[in-house]
Amino acid sequence: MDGAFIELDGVEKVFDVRRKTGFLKRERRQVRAVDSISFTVARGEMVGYIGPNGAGKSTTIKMLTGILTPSGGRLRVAGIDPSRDRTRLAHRIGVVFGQRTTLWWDLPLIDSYRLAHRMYRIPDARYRENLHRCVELLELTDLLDVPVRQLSLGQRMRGDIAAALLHDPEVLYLDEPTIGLDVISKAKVRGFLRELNADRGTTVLLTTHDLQDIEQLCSRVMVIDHGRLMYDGPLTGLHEAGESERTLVVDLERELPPVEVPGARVVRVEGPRQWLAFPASASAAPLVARIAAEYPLVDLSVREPDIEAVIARMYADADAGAEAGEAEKAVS
Ligand SMILES: Nc1ncnc2c1ncn2[C@@H]1O[C@H](COP(=O)(O)OP(=O)(O)OP(=O)(O)O)[C@@H](O)[C@H]1O
Repeated sequence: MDGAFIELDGVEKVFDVRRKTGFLKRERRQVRAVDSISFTVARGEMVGYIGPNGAGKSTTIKMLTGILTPSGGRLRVAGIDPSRDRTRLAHRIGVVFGQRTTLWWDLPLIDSYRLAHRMYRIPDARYRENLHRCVELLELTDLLDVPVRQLSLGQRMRGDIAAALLHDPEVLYLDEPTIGLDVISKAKVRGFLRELNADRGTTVLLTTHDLQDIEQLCSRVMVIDHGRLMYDGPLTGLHEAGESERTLVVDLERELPPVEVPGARVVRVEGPRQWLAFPASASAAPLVARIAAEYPLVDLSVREPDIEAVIARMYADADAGAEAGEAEKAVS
């Protein structure tokens, strides 16, 4: 396909798991971590890859890097079969795992970059240019001489992202890049990724549990569960498919009976604080205006639905649909 940079066609990964069930007794079981997944990502796209724990996201990313070999199907990244040509592919991809660092723990940050320079045989001029750009945009100037173990989580994450980009990869896989970061660090990381994608056309595949990462960065999202692709489309479509809800948390001056406003319902009350659920596709502004006009409002915040909740609702709807279908069949 023209422009397809990442291509998966019926890709599978089955793990053989042996479990000790008694003295000399072992049970063999197969885990289908990725179950016939097909999709393509065009050059320059920024796509979210989400799903509950154990859905098969990391396994997919490991196959895309060539660390794991698929059990079946066809997979290509930049025309390369990752598991056959892992070294050649390594020069064209960058990987960041939020929960692990590729940086040298006891050495100053800059030493990890010097090592990457040599390991990837990056031409000197290109290394200097990329390092300069990353250091500037990711605000690393004052951190270069600090041992990695002394960096905060947010600083380390920015350090890791820079390390993944020194060799100018055409595609960047990010696994939970904002996990555990505070609001400001999250904003910095997201801002940088947005610029990277816009300025350099880097293709980005992003795994996250934070729907705001997707909302702010990706025009397309893929949902995987039990190894299968459940949804592929815009985030708004996902909200509609799951009919998800956002929550307005209001702090009133005093304890009051549940707030009554059209378009929202109170789902929890704790003293002067109340939680109101409203459709994710609706704007919070008219609700806020109405509550502010009619109630003694002190403070408020809006909470996004989490990915698990959106997906759970998607299933509930799919199950209800299937049951309705069964019922129809039984009647006819
Ligand atoms: N090396 C392995 N051996 C056996 N089973 C594995 C192995 N790696 C992953 N699995 C299993 O495959 C399934 C998918 O795991 P995977 O790590 O890809 O999920 P994930 O979507 O990345 O989850 P998380 O969000 O928790 O990181 C799980 O059931 C997991 O236990």
